[in-house]
Amino acid sequence: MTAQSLPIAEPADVRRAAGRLVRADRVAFAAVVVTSCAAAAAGLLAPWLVGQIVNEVQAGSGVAAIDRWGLLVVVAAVAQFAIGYVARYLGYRFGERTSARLREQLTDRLMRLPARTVERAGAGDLTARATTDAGLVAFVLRDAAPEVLFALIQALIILIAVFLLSPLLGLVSVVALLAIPLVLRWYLRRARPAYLAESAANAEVADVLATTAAGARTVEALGLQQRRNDACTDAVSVARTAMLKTLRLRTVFFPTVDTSSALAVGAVFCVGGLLHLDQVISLGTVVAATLYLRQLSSPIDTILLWVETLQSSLASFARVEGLASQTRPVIAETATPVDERIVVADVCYAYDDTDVLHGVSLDVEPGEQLAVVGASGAGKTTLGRLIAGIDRPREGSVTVGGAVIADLPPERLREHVLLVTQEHHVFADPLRDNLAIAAPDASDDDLRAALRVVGADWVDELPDTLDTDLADHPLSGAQAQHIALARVLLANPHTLVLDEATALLDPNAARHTERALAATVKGRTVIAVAHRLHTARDADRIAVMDDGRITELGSHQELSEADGAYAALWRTWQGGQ
Ligand SMILES: Nc1ncnc2c1ncn2[C@@H]1O[C@H](COP(=O)(O)OP(=O)(O)OP(=O)(O)O)[C@@H](O)[C@H]1O
Repeated sequence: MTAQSLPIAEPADVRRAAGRLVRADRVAFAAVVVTSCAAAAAGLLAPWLVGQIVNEVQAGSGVAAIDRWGLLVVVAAVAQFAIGYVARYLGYRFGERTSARLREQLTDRLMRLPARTVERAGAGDLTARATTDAGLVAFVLRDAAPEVLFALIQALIILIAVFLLSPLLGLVSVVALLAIPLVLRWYLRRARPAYLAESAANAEVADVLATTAAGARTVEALGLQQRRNDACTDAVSVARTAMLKTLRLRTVFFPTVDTSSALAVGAVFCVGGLLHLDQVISLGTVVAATLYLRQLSSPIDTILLWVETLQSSLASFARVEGLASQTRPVIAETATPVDERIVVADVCYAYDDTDVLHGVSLDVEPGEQLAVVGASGAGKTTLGRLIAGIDRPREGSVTVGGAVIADLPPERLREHVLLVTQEHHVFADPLRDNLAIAAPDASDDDLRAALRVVGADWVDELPDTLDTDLADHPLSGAQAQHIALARVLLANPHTLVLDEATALLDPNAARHTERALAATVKGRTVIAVAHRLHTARDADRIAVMDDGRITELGSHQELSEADGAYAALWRTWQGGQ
């Protein structure tokens, strides 16, 4: 089965998620905005003061007056530096906290992903979202977002200041700068695919060269020089075309931005000059407005520096947020099971769009041993997963003692129902930790007792027994199975769902493990997906499944006498034996 991609959040969801992140730390964010505005406003003082100096000189004022203005320029510069420092500090702190919050949210979501979603997505996509994507978003929140926010506020305040000095000069600046957003849009649309193509083409060149060098003797022996030369020439030619494309993008984008900025300064200077000649504005105002426009290049450069990273981090954020739609809801209040009776009522379940279980109903009494048999694909495993609370039915309900199994929080679920399959993960941690995940409060004596019951004698031979780090002592399949069964004993659930618990082991290990399994299931309700019918024969009741339905239910004796599907299966199996 191929992995199915996890969803990617829509732009509106991304905006809402960003809004939630900001609101979660709204006081800090407000402080960043206020201090950034103050820093930008302080930055406006120096050009305005220089304008005043020009006016004073024009009015023929003395050196003392000009010195006073000069001193104020120094004070304004120091104030701008100090407030700017505080604004950036608060911005970085806000970014750091927000990225930490995002990672916590991600971990919580990953933990709440239904097992089915994880299986379908495959490890690659999930890992990429949890590492590369989350890392890029965190980096941008910490390093780029505060800078860009600061730069945006600075640019906005500078433009407002020009408008306040002279609305006409403000209008001239906006018109002259209009080319920047237009060329930015043009560039962003083309830059990503072009740079990706360039990287891919460079990788191909490296690959062709490395393969040729590594296979040099074969190339020589078979006289493949011309063919390899052609392959290298082709790869280089593709890389050259890709590089020329990105070069063209840069040669349009950066000069347009520079020209636009210079044009704005020039236009304000010329129009301001004309207005001054007409005595509409003072020379100081023209100087201040021109200096403001010169200042604008700094925030514009900052924004342009980060804009591509911001764009790709938005794509990453959409991938991280895509997980939100897949997580199980947190159920605030769940009913407490009143007993251990399992009731499957009219259950339908679909993996994709088509139901694979059609109205299955089943009651399992506490302490009962039930075997589920049927042809491959009949729905046995699916039913087992629903009873173990791993998946939820599309319709109908699966309850233990009246409580919906899939709603029980994990620590309570494992006290009631536990699924045992052939897949059991042993963590590269000490043996003690590997066992304690099933019962965090268990004492060493409890752990040793559980190991004894499942017959894990090999533990005594480990160098540090319970403290042995399993990263240094990889376990065999049968040993891993012992750990899995010991965990079951420690979790001590009332009901066990066994699915192919010993199917993958070699016959010797399987016999040994079956003994361990028998010790583990003793005294519990057992629902066993039975692949070998001799296990079914010993069960109290047998449910026969066919095409997503339970078609027969009764003891081995009753079903054999009924001479239906089970009797036929039994005869076939016995014949096989
Ligand atoms: N992950 C999945 N995605 C899509 N369809 C699935 C998936 N798992 C099972 N199915 C389909 O659901 C149906 C029931 O499968 P299920 O594994 O429950 O049957 P089974 O009786 O346990 O079979 P087996 O004995 O071969 O394990 C089958 O048609 C199967 O193809």
